[in-house]
Amino acid sequence: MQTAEPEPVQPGPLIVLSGPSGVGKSTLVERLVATSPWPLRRAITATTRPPRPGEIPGKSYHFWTREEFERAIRNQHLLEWARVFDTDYYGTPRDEVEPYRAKGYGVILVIDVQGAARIRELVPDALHIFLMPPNWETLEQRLRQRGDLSEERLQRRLQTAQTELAAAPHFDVVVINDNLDSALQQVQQAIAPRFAALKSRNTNP
Ligand SMILES: Nc1ncnc2c1ncn2[C@@H]1O[C@H](COP(=O)(O)OP(=O)(O)OP(=O)(O)O)[C@@H](O)[C@H]1O
Ligand SMILES: Nc1nc2c(ncn2[C@@H]2O[C@H](COP(=O)(O)O)[C@@H](O)[C@H]2O)c(=O)[nH]1
Repeated sequence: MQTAEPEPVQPGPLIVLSGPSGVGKSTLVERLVATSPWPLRRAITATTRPPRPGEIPGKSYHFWTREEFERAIRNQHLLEWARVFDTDYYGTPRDEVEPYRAKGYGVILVIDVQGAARIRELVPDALHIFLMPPNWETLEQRLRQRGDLSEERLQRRLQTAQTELAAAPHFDVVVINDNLDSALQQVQQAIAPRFAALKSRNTNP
């Protein structure tokens, strides 16, 4: 007796969320994943910077030494990586993305604009969302209120933010994070079609 071959699962969508430091990417993605009606996972990325108070290794980031990070680059374990703010390395381990997409999960990357540009080259059908502050003063205020940066590091991030904001036109969708609920709703609307397309590809005979 012949048995039907199981339908191959289509890879889940890859979504990139970028924007200047302090705009609210992590806050929004935490809510997005917690309320998602779709199978959606945030990739835990790796960094050589030290943990901030309250950050949990393996949950907030994989905190690696410089040697560990450089070994991962050499062994091609990273999908993309960048030196952010000229200080530390940040990168996306392949095993945080590929096995989940292969099982049909959507994966969201919260990365800087250099990483987003690299993903644009590597994964042409990824959806790129840029989170924009309502104005400059609010961005600075959010970075300050988080209270985890020295004045020097804060100024470095604001300086980098100037060039990052200029990259917004390269993104598929730009969302202004003034009111968090409204920004969340706009991001949900932007990603919904990617899951609708996936469902019909994975269920149609
Ligand atoms: N819509 C909003 N209204 C008011 N405060 C907000 C809003 N969104 C985020 N915040 C606050 O702004 C601060 C920075 O947010 P968050 O840490 O999520 O930014 P981020 O973009 O992930 O930063 P980084 O890139 O440095 O990791 C936090 O204190 C957060 O609570
Ligand atoms: N290119 C990449 N950028 C990343 C990655 N993980 C995080 N980031 C970005 O770095 C800055 C700083 O983050 P912070 O936690 O030190 O405030 C921020 O814009 C992140 O989105 C990554 O894997 N690759």
